[in-house]
Amino acid sequence: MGIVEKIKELEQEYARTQKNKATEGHLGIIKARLAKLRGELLAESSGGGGGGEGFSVQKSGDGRVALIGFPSVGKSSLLSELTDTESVAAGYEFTTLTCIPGNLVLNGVRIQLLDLPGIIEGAAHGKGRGREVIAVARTADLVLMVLDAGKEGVNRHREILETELETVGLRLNKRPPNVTLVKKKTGGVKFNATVPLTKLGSDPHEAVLGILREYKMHNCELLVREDITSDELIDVINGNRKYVRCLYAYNKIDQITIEEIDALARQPHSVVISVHAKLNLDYLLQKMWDYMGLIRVYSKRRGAPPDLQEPVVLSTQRPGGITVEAATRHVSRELLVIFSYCMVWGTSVKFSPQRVGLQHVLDDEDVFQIVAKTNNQQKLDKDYSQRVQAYNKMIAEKRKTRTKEGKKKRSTG
Ligand SMILES: Nc1nc2c(ncn2[C@@H]2O[C@H](COP(=O)(O)OP(=O)(O)OP(=O)(O)O)[C@@H](O)[C@H]2O)c(=O)[nH]1
Ligand SMILES: [K+]
Ligand SMILES: [Mg+2]
Repeated sequence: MGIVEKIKELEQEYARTQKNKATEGHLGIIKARLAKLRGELLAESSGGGGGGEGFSVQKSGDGRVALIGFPSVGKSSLLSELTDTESVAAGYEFTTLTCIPGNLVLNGVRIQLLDLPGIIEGAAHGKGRGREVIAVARTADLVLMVLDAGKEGVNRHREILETELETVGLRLNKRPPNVTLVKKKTGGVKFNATVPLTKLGSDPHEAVLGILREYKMHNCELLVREDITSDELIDVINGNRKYVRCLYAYNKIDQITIEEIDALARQPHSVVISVHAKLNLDYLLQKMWDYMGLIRVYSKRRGAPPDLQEPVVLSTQRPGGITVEAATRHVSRELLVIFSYCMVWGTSVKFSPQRVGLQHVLDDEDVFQIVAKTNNQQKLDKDYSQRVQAYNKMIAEKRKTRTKEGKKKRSTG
């Protein structure tokens, strides 16, 4: 039996099974099997390249927004309206066949907007250029889902698109579950939960063990700190989920009634716009900024004013977040080793300036000045050179395991 048939069979079994507390555990295992097979299917259809970008578009600027939607909803029209690029728009479907980048400046930060071909139901399984489009979405700080407000069943469209993105491991407007999973070589399964698990059926413990067995995780430590579902546990085990912010832009509101506009505007994470009538575009830009989770911080040297032209842009969603450590790393990685403390001016501190450490969380428009250890201090610091060596070794190790894991993922899917 091929993967597709196996998936069909499991989906049927899932549909047949009654959904109640007693079957939760069994359903969890079906879902785990489905997730595994879908992963294999995707690895297969990606032609060995494995989760690459699909369309090769040079990254530019400090933030990236991907325009995703059905054909002819107005993605290209929107790109041409908001950026310095003209992307061909027309009344027929699949006008755009590749990825077209455009630039705009938002609150002083250069943002790259990507116009993409329209996607349809089944995109995740390789229909049209769906897989490539979705691969680009994975690289974005924000997915801007464009919908045609004038189309009947527009919210059905929204659901279809959400499902397509979910199928390939994107998680929209969700946070990673508060769960730690560490794989071990021996020792069996150690499973602890700090809260009651109410969504895993009548025997949560057995449900969790069943899913772990399904993934052949016979030796691991699992610590669950929130009331998770089996889907969320599967996400943690899979590990390659991408949590991305998503904003829904209902375009063409020039074609519908005020009442209809009002209903759409009340949907969660939504903005109603019209590119043709230039309605609400400023509000859309403001929302995009909020959703991207970017902050600008300005570095300054001792005795000099801050460089307000070149913000260091950090993101709450990227690894490292918006800490002093992330800002320091951005300026130069070597600085981390000789970092003594940081002076911060702005809203993240009680007094300006205030001395803070690497873990301090910055705010938008803060100014920071990194104070390095003086040469004398460095010399006094007996194990300084050892620390540099240890640090470099750690980075090298991390790189090695990362490429190894990357290779493993690519080969196993
Ligand atoms: N009424 C109305 N029509 C619009 C609006 N924005 C775009 N259109 C029209 O919708 C049609 C499709 O626009 P495109 O920008 O090509 O749509 P697309 O999503 O890029 O389409 P594909 O590239 O084919 O996926 C064109 O005829 C546009 O003129 C709008 O705000 N109101
Ligand atoms: K079109
Ligand atoms: Mg287009």
